[in-house]
Amino acid sequence: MTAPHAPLASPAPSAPLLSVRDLNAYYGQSHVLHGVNLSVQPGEVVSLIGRNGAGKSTTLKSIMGVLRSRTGEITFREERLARLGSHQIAARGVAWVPEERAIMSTLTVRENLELPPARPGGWTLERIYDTFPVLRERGHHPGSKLSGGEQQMLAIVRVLRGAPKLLLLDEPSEGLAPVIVERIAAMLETLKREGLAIILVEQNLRFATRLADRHYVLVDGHIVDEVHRHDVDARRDDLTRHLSI
Ligand SMILES: Nc1ncnc2c1ncn2[C@@H]1O[C@H](COP(=O)(O)OP(=O)(O)OP(=O)(O)O)[C@@H](O)[C@H]1O
Repeated sequence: MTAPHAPLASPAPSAPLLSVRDLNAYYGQSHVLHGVNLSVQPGEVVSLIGRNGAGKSTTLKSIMGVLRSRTGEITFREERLARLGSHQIAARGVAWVPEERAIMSTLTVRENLELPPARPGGWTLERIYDTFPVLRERGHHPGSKLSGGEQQMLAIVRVLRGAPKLLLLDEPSEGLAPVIVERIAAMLETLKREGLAIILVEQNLRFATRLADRHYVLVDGHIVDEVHRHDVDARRDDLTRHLSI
């Protein structure tokens, strides 16, 4: 008689790269996020969808530690972020591109690119210029003289110099011409293929559904729905209903 086989251990589910549990956030007396739960797996692209004022930017600011008036548990690579300042969170591998793009308007494109600390594995200037040749052409122009699309490209690639593991992108397609949106989407697809995890705040559903593996729907500071990529076609009306159009 043969010995019974030991039960096969099922593979441990991979720990999320980012886990947000019961996040509440406040601006003074104003309670804006109400028990937000979300997670991002390594290499996953997740979108946050919701109307203006729903709390999407506030969620990103809370993760980044820019908004400190928050409770709940945020862990990144199994480390709790609550006590860390935003530059410490950035040093752990989280990069944030805010809606207002936060490039230095008085510095040139080149100076903007050279300002953030470059880390091993981060984008080199050569890669940046090969991806967006217009940034090479505009190298000596001040940030203030760039078009909206050029500013958005610059804002994204400058944080890639630091080799982040998680990118927080706030409405990257907002106000941009379709041809520029296409270029940015193609670049983000490349980043995704290379394994970068992204939280994408978007009102442009086409853009979001092209890139994201999962969508969280935020209404008045509550996550009310979660839609997986393969359910998007069936649930498109539900998603559209929650956008400010
Ligand atoms: N600095 C602030 N002080 C006070 N209230 C704020 C501040 N920033 C945002 N709020 C409020 O918090 C709520 C959530 O704003 P948030 O910017 O997170 O929304 P959003 O979903 O990102 O929408 P939008 O695309 O309009 O930025 C809104 O009611 C907004 O008015």
